[in-house]
Amino acid sequence: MVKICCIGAGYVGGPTMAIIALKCPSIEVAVVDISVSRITAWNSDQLPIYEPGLDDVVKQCRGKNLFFSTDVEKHVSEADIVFVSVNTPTKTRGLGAGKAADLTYWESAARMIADVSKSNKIVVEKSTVPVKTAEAIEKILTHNSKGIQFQILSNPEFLAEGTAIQDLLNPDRVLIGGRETPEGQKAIQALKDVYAQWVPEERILTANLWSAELSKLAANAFLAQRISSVNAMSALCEATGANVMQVSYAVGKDSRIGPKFLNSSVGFGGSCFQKDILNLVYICECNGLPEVAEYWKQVIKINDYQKNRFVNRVVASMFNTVSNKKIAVLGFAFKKDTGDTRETPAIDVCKGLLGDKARLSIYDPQVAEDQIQRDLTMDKFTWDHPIHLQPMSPTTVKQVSVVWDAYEATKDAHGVCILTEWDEFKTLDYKRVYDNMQKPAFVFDGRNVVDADKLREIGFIVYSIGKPLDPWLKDMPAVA
Ligand SMILES: NC(=O)c1ccc[n+]([C@@H]2O[C@H](COP(=O)([O-])OP(=O)(O)OC[C@H]3O[C@@H](n4cnc5c(N)ncnc54)[C@H](O)[C@@H]3O)[C@@H](O)[C@H]2O)c1
Ligand SMILES: O=c1ccn([C@@H]2O[C@H](COP(=O)(O)OP(=O)(O)O[C@H]3O[C@H](CO)[C@@H](O)[C@H](O)[C@H]3O)[C@@H](O)[C@H]2O)c(=O)[nH]1
Repeated sequence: MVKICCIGAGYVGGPTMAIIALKCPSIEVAVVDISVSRITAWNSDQLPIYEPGLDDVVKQCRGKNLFFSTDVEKHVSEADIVFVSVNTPTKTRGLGAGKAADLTYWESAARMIADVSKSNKIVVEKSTVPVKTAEAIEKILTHNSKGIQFQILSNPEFLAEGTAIQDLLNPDRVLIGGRETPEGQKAIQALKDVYAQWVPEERILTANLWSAELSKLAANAFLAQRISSVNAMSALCEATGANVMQVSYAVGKDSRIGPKFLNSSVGFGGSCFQKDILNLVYICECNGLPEVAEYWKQVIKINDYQKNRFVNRVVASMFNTVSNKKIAVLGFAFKKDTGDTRETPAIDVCKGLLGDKARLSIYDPQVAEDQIQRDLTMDKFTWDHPIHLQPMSPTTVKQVSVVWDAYEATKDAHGVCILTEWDEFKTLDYKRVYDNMQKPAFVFDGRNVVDADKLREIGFIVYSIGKPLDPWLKDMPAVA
């Protein structure tokens, strides 16, 4: 029986291995992690991450051919294929701080693999890593290998949170990069055989190691660039009376452009886009390509601009101050159908409003109070280090309350900011919300989920990203 071990039981390791176990009953899959609490949760009824459909898959396979364990060394030493899906956060200090990927966790995993291995292994990069990481990993493994053969493959993951199970079951493509030697090709074939259990052959792409590593960074940069492009247009739409939804619909109808990923928003979030683009920028700089680096940097700059612009709109509309005003924040996760808050635009918007002394009442159906308080007090980039290394600071932001109901959040509020596109925000009883708010009552829709005309009929003053401005907002320039 082929044995697979995955180091890192996070958003990628957990769901990816669960699907491999589901689709390959003859393979034994062990997911290991140094975080005891994470593994305990994977072995309980309350999984550590919220992902539609994940519970069912885990329940079907756990204890049969899917195991979660903290016994990292045992499972690594027994495995034929070792996936590494540990954190690759942005470096917070030293060379490349604020841009380069911190490979501390990857390196420690690689050294451990070399230490405990007693048989030949295929080591698979599942984490998103800088180009040429495989070379560094190869050096660590071969210098410590005691004669054991390791083949390194790059198999980047393209799943998006909230749709991870569907993405894994029906991927656009699976990409496998390896050495162009007979041994390298044999290793590629071994991994192909795993995916071929459910992924059509033509969607399993093979490449050289460096192309596979770079393709992952490039895909995220292209996706984020589309969002920054449409968000840049949203500012121009507001200035000219155009409607960004009509513009992106018309643009997306061009089959060369396509309709997906053109939704204007308060900004993109999530653990990957910013981190991976910063990493790409750093790699370009290191390779003497400052113009290319500058090009990609703009994607992040526009994203920051979009978040600032939103805060400025809120403050400017409410007579240039939100001091001591209650602002309801609906949605804190970085997108719907996840409880993940890593790099969510809600953090920057909330911090911006708190900077102007607002009182915030936050509601998100999947994010708990301690997570929100931690996010609002944590230093930049600390969030992406393993959970047990993160500060469990008891400090709370006093002006923030977290409630479990949208009506409670909006009661007596002066304004409502919609920051995540949860479906339930489309169908709220906005008449009830309006009746219980201070007047004038404002809605700032950072995700274009509400019907602005209907809300205006109720009496709200409405700001929708990239749409023709409410007469109230027209003479209120939102400049910092
Ligand atoms: N989250 C996504 O949607 C997504 C999608 C594609 C790729 N990625 C990439 O995949 C990688 C993992 O992302 P994630 O979101 O799953 O992160 P995560 O923080 O959810 O999980 C990483 C896990 O690795 C564990 N870990 C760290 N060092 C370890 C070690 N030495 N031994 C054992 N366990 C260790 C941590 O405790 C943590 O539980 C990153 O490189 C990320 O960029 C993420
Ligand atoms: O038209 C759009 C699409 C997305 N977003 C925002 O962009 C962010 C990222 O969304 P999404 O890409 O759907 O989720 P992620 O889980 O971050 O997935 C991205 O990052 C992963 C990690 O690398 C990759 O594997 C995925 O392919 C890539 O889509 C979220 O804040 C979304 O709200 C928009 O603002 N407008």
